[in-house]
Amino acid sequence: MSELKEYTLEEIVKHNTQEDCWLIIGNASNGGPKVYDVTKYLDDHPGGAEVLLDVAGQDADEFFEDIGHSKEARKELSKYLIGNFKLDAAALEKMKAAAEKRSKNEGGMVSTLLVALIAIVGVAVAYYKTQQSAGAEEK
Ligand code: HEM
Repeated sequence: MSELKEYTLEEIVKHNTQEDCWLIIGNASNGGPKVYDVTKYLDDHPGGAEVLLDVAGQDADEFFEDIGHSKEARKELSKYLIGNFKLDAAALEKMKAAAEKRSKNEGGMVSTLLVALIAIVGVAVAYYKTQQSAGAEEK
């Protein structure tokens, strides 16, 4: 198996036009960020060329995953692989910050739901108690 070339962000950002369009896609859960030359795919993309050009020369992993692309889309993607994304210190820092932000958002969501649940249970218990004492007074 031939070794994949490694590209730095500095190199990748230069390929950000319709005539020359690279994307970074992938993350730690699927073999790491990789570099794809999707220039020839722009006109064939079912989601349109525009969305790809918006993220040309950049990390498009979050967008790619958010759409929920099919298995076929992933197979198609593999045809355009040209190399690995070599993380320099700045890129690593950026990815780490994005991952932390994502996990914080998820954590925030869970704790908001938990607080809401506790509040609902609290109100229900209080209501139940008032009903009970009202019942006791009637007796
Ligand atoms: C080379 C990389 C990509 C490939 C091979 C690819 C492939 C595909 C394919 C095959 C579809 C049809 C639906 C499916 O089979 O999942 C699709 C739809 C779509 N893709 Fe991509 N895609 C790529 C990158 C991206 C990126 C980076 C974005 C966003 C920035 C994007 C946004 C969309 C959108 C918006 C749709 C339409 C979804 C819909 O109408 O339901 N794609 N793509």
